[in-house]
Amino acid sequence: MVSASSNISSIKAFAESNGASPIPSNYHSFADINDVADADGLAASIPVIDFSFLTSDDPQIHTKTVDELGKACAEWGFFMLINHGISESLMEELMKKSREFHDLPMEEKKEFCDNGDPFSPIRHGTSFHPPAENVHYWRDFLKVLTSPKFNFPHKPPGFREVGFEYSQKITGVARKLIQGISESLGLEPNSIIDFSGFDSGSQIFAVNLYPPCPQPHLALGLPSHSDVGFLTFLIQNGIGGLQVKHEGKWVNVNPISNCLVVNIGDQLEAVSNGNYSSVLHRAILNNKDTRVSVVVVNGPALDNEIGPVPKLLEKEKPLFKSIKYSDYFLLQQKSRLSDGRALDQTRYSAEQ
Ligand SMILES: O=C(O)CCC(=O)C(=O)O
Ligand SMILES: [Fe+2]
Repeated sequence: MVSASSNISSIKAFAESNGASPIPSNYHSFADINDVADADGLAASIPVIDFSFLTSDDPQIHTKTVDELGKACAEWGFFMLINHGISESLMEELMKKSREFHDLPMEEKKEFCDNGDPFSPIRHGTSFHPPAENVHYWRDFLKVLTSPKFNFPHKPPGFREVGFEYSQKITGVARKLIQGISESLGLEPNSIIDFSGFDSGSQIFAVNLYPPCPQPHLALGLPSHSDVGFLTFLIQNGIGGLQVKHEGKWVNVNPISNCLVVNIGDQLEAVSNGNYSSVLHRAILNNKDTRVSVVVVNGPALDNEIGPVPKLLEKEKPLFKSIKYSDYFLLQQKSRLSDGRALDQTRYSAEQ
């Protein structure tokens, strides 16, 4: 076994120099790897939501789609979004620039190096939550806070512009989906939007790069986790690797071109009072292709106290305590994977 390596600041640079040699032992993720996998068995039954139906002027089509959306949220916490109105050329350009960012020499990316502060506006780093982990993950990331204030790296040329356009378009799609989700819970379309301060809400923009791994079955790109916000939108460069947990099994999410992969995050579970749960997901590796994913997480305003939407509590007992979103964000960033989901720390215990 190759001994542990503690000072890798870019797994891409490490993988390029390591070649086909065995990977360091502190990248071994046996526990997760041995989880039950169903891989492709259920892949075909992943729900598909047509965004153009959700936004249709025909009330019947809209209502039917709201029902489908509610079902996808309740049963999977996850769905594929088609006809979302974001052009294929914008997504392709974003993917190209994202790859170019990671291909910049380390020297050029030094100014963005992760300083460990989750609120720092631009962070380039590696693995998952490095300060809180023993096992490392085969991923490099760029994480940017793109709302309420838009931050973005100024290189490579054109990246910032394409990032801005995409960030705005995703917020528009997220807003409509959250309105539909609100309706599916029997609330007014704007209930979650108004309660959470969505219109001055936060957005995290992440660009993940997973280099080929010579021992893909020993390591993970990302461990099982749920995302922090309301909804996460993912696109990828045609290379699979994302798996979601459904009914206890890991299901492959095979890339479909021009489609947004959407999953529910912790804050939607909190505002919906647990009617919709955030979904566990992870990224697995391969030994041939570099995989790139662009992930955008829209959430509440950082200063808002978030808990179940009050209207829901007319008929239900609250499952979650209210917590300021910025405090929840920090809690989630600092939690160790072995502590379980951060959201469970805000849950009322059975006797309360
Ligand atoms: O790259 C992927 O497939 C998953 C990325 C992800 O889950 C994340 O960035 O939170
Ligand atoms: Fe995620």
